[in-house]
Amino acid sequence: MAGALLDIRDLTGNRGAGSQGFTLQIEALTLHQGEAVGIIGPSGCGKSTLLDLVGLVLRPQQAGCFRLGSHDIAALWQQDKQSALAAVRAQHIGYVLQTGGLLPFLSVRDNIRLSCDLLGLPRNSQHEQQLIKVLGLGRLLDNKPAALSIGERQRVAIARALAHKPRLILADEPTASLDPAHSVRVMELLLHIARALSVGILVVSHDWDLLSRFEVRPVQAQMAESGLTCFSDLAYRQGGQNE
Ligand SMILES: Nc1ncnc2c1ncn2[C@@H]1O[C@H](COP(=O)(O)OP(=O)(O)OP(=O)(O)O)[C@@H](O)[C@H]1O
Repeated sequence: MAGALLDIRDLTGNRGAGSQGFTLQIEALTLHQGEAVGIIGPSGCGKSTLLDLVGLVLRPQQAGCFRLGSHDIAALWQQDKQSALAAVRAQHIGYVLQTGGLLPFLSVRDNIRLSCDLLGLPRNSQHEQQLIKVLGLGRLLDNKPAALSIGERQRVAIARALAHKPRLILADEPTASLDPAHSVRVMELLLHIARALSVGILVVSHDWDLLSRFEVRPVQAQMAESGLTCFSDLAYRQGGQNE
């Protein structure tokens, strides 16, 4: 699809093998810059597997189309170009995990700078300072994660995910460990900053009540009796709203 940040069609991925195996199909998934899509479905339906496929962690079994910006991801997997895939992952994707995923031995400041340091990007940029300000992290910069509340850790995780200016954020149940009031605040900050920076965001959540408070397009799991899960926003695309 012209101008899409992420364009996936007819992609399948497997987890495990044989009768214990799980197959996920993404019939269609499109995301534009600054757009938020919510991946919705019950426990075990394959939401994290979908993020692993989109995050270039899990090799697709097959892909009719898989593009991220100007990168033909389907071709990179087909040609087994692991270092090119790793470079796309490091540069263009940021992650926010359920429990923060911060490194316990690094300060908040160094956790935020992790991706930039790995990519050789400058420290203390205006962008970094802006994230620290918007997320209210100024007084916490010298602390280690263990000295933070869970909500503070999630705000640091958001800053870390966005610090290297990725084009795509993958957020896996980013508010699952927070109480309802903090969940709303953290989700609001995450979606607001992503939109302001024109970053596309895929948010996995079992909590549609929370996501539906925001401008998030839902993509729902369709589970077949065979055990196959399908995700598709084809109806949305056929409606022409994305053209
Ligand atoms: N490493 C693995 N090997 C084999 N099967 C796996 C593996 N990881 C997950 N699965 C299976 O794949 C299916 C999808 O799991 P996944 O974690 O993607 O679901 P989910 O929707 O994110 O679940 P939850 O909401 O509970 O986190 C499940 O049936 C799970 O048992």
